[in-house]
Amino acid sequence: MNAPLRIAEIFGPTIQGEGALIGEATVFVRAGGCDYRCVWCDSLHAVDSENRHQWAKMTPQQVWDRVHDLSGGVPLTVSISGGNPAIQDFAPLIDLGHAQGYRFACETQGSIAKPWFADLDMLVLSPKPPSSKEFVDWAAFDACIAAAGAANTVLKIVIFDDTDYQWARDVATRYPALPLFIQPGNPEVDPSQPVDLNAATARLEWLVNKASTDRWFTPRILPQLHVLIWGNKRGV
Ligand SMILES: C[S@@+](CC[C@H](N)C(=O)[O-])C[C@H]1O[C@@H](n2cnc3c(N)ncnc32)[C@H](O)[C@@H]1O
Ligand SMILES: Nc1nc2[nH]cc(C(=O)O)c2c(=O)[nH]1
Ligand code: SF4
Ligand SMILES: [Mg+2]
Repeated sequence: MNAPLRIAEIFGPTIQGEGALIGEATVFVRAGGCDYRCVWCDSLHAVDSENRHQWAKMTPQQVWDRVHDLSGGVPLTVSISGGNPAIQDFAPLIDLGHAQGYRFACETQGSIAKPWFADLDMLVLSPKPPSSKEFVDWAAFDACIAAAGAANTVLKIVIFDDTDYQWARDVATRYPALPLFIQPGNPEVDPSQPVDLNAATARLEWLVNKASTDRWFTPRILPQLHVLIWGNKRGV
């Protein structure tokens, strides 16, 4: 209990740029370390262990103090992301924030289930499509859904190509009760390079057209709003 957390960065307030809470004010807590290495990951600074010397070891209280400071003590939704936050124990942080009226959402790929998922206000499960070159362990994924219990659970799938699109359709069929959010993949993830906004918009249009043509009306189709505003800049 209350073991130190490996934290790659804490930043905000900003807006949640993706998925169900898009546009909502949030502070991000980005955990260091991941059991995956998706070829197109936009957060490798929190994944590759060669960066681990840059990850801070912080107690849950220290993380909470920073979140409280950044938000000016005004309750909002804290977004726990990573890396894969499910490697670590975020229960003490969630308890500290809940005691002061904050809410917690967590993004994970669904490879590791944790009891503290049940404490979340929202669990965002983002299973990885074929283009990632990672493979979903569906038993582990189902264990994540079970661990969340009554917590609000949603799916967010990144789509780069036709194969990913068909895969997302299959996943949607498998989990008809879970709200589904899809977003086009961003192949330009170098934080030192600007993002081509016309290309980003074209990828979104491609996805909208594809779903419309197929009469696939199940998912909400969203951009990465933070990428449209700030490109791949870190800490926003
Ligand atoms: C960086 S991940 C961290 C949380 C967790 N490891 C996961 O993958 O869900 C947060 C979200 O960003 C998405 N993502 C990562 N790289 C991306 C890219 N190049 N284009 C679009 N979405 C991306 C992931 O699929 C995930 O939904
Ligand atoms: N603004 C903003 N929204 C995000 N949604 C998911 C993010 C992530 O990297 O997990 C992210 C991020 O890094 N910034
Ligand atoms: S699972 Fe998430 S953090 Fe890990 S490599 Fe894939 S996109 Fe990046
Ligand atoms: Mg991101």
